[in-house]
Amino acid sequence: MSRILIVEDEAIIRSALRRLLERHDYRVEEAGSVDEATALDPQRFDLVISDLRLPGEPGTELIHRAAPVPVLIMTSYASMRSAVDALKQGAVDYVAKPFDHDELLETVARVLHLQASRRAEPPDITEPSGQAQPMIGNCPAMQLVYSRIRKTAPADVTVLIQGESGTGKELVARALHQQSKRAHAALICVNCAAIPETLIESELFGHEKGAFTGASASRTGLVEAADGGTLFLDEIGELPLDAQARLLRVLQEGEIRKIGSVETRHVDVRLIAATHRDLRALSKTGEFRLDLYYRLNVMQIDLPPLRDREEDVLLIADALLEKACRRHDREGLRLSRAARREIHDYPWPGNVRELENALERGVILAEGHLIHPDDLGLSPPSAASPAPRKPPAPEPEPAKASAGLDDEGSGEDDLSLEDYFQHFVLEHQDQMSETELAQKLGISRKSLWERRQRLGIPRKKSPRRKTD
Ligand SMILES: Nc1ncnc2c1ncn2[C@@H]1O[C@H](COP(=O)(O)OP(=O)(O)OP(=O)(O)O)[C@@H](O)[C@H]1O
Repeated sequence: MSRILIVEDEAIIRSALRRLLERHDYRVEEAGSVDEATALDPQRFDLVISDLRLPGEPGTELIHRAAPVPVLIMTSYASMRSAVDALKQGAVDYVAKPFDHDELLETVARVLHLQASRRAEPPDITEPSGQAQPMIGNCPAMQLVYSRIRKTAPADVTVLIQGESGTGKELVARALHQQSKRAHAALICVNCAAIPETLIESELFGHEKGAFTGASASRTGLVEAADGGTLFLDEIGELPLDAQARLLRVLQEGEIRKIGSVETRHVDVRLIAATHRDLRALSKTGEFRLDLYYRLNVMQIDLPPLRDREEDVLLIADALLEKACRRHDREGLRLSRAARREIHDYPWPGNVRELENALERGVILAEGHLIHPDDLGLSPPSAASPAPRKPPAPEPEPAKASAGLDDEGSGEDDLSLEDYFQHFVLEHQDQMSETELAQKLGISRKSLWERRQRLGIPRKKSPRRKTD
């Protein structure tokens, strides 16, 4: 479902436009000015429709703030002049107010279609093994990630990558390095959470002989090893405060001082940091230096959790399955229909890494030429759904999409999963709302509704059930 941001200061026009778009299945948010629109992060949307004349800055100001998201300008002055000016500044098109509903809907559909055909290409990443592979996924949130990588990589600035564990933060760091002018030099990856606190400073910054008990020889640190190249600090939220102070010096002065040394040395390192934690919140409790947070956060790339990339899950699963099959010499193995459905509906709290592990298990355990749900060994959905999915994205048409659910497969597995579903719904539907049921099952409300129809358990009207 495409997301549209309406920026219009007249509440009546704004809500009329919202109702019109929502009736045509668009997801809509509203703002009354450029400032309000900026606070909503216009790059999260697929399209911005903005009035030209707004209190404060004009709507055309959003053209570069929302880029690469297209901005459609509305103007009450159907004069060619303001419209042409907006187009010159990069607006994708304009509509004159009062607008004809059909005309507006047609323009919106055309712009969104054009945008979809100009998708950002996923970057190719060379793995440490030397093999090149693209990042997998085409959903709008990943499109934004790809376009951020493309724009940020050559800029030689510090980048902060945020996302849950296993979402692909290291992959993004590799892409940034490989598309930068430092690509010929080293990329040094360090997981700050994996190094004991007592060793991390000497690992990163090096030490002189005799600097502490056990320092029998002088040693070069990893920051210095990245000189001329890129240093990727994963889980930077785990870095102790002393090490944070030293790192800040590297960023501010471009200088490094080994532990136990009085001399400094100039280093030229691009820093890419990643975290699954909220560094700003950590800075409020004194666990992370606010000045370091500001230094790191020049550019930010946010990776969505896998449960919010519903339309990409099976695409990623197919690519990872092919790799796992090659690794284990089991080419030609496929997922059963029930296994595809389970992969699609599971909430993946451990994200792509968990999916990769489940497929590896499946490849090892599968006995025939199909991988069944039991081979994947996923926890029951109710135990594994830490967070609800976002409102549902359109699900693939079962029989049409190549990455869809209705691949050939065994009916037996289907039955047991559907039995489980039926049982769960019948047992809990009197106490739970539809939203709660869907969350517990780790599926979208739309999936829940579709399965109710398919299995013939329509929603009962019960006076005891909470309304959604
Ligand atoms: N979009 C993607 N396409 C293909 N493979 C992916 C994608 N995202 C992640 N992966 C794979 O998933 C695994 C986990 O990714 P990665 O290590 O980059 O995650 P991470 O966010 O850095 O995790 P952590 O924070 O736990 O270190 C890797 O094997 C990576 O190759």
